[in-house]
Amino acid sequence: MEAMNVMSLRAPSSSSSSANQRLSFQQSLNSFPQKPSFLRPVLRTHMSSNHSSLNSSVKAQQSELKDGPAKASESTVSDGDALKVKEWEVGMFQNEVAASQGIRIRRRPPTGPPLHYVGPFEFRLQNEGNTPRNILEEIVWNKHVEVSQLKEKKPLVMLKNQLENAPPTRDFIGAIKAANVRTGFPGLIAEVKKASPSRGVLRQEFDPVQIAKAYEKGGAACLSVLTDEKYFQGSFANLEAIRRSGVQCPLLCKEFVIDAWQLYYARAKGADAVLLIAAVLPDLDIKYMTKICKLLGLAALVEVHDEREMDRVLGIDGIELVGINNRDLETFKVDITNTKKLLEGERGERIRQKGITVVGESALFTPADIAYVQEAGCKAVLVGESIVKQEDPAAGITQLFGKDISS
Ligand SMILES: O=C(O)c1ccccc1NCC(=O)[C@H](O)[C@H](O)COP(=O)(O)O
Repeated sequence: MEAMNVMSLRAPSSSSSSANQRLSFQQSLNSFPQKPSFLRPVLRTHMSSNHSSLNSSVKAQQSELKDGPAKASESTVSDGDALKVKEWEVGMFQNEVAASQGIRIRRRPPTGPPLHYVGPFEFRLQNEGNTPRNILEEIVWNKHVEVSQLKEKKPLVMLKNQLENAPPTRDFIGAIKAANVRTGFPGLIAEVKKASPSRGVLRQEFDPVQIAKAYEKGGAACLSVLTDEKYFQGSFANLEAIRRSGVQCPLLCKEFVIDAWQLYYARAKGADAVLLIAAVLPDLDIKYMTKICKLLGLAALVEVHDEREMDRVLGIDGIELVGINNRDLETFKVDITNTKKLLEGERGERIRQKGITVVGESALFTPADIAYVQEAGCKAVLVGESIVKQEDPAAGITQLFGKDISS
């Protein structure tokens, strides 16, 4: 194993009499399922706001270059940094658990971000362990950094206080079912989406509130609002603006949820439902998060893409809404027969027995597509591109269904 100059952590000084004990960092590393090939860059990255730690690290590293590997107790890491390291360790275990459930998306880069310091210089070293394998993994890794920063600004306790006076959520699943009964078509979840990694910018002139109002006028049961900024040009400001605009349709916060904190955040920003992606979240996370959703009055749309994910989700109690994505989020390939394939035979039977409402998602463009997924068993559809691209999104809905579904 590579020699390290940061080998000991100081325990939080207020916690106990053993507070000032040194914890062997090496020891904790030895318990990792997968040891990082170089740890300093990870520590250094997290220390970027802590100049004194950074300087002592750089000094330690310079002395290492001069005198050989530094001694185990040469420098200490602040309590905040120790916590970051702990979080990072947990992430490594998450990767292992996820892999055992067939999840290919790794929650964190196994060897840390591609940052490497040598002396006072910073390099970016790209290797298999710090380069995302596909776009979904890249989104998840970015989301991890983004959420960590947001959480620092708005800790959970603050969000919980904010929620004490929040208006009640609206019934997302109820709205889908009512639209299904009213129109005879699957209830429409219309997506407010400016851009996507697979399709680029879908609509240049993008006024989220205007689009949301047009969707509602056109007969949408619910709306899905992209909140990811980096990859979809969405925002929580869009979600809040739509919520405040008087639009009555319940709102799905279309995010990449990796941390329960995001559920509280979504609720605080006006969401009535959230997306949980089975390709990203291990079973325990889905169980835990669906429970929190219930506590918060949020509907959870649990999204699957293949048989294995569907079987995992069917093994979890209390799931009421399942989305089948016709888009493979790792390769961008779309195929609407995926919905039918996952609803056939025994699986379809179990879904009906459990009373789960199924949503057909992605790549739906024509009345024939809607009829196809309805025939397969969908009581709802989630549609973005085909309607958001239309100059008048309300007319886009009529075109999609081959009929005016507004009344
Ligand atoms: O659409 C993408 O490029 C994409 C990439 C990575 C993760 C998620 C992605 N899309 C989310 C969706 O699946 C769609 O926004 C949604 O189902 C609507 O699809 P569509 O009607 O085809 O716009």
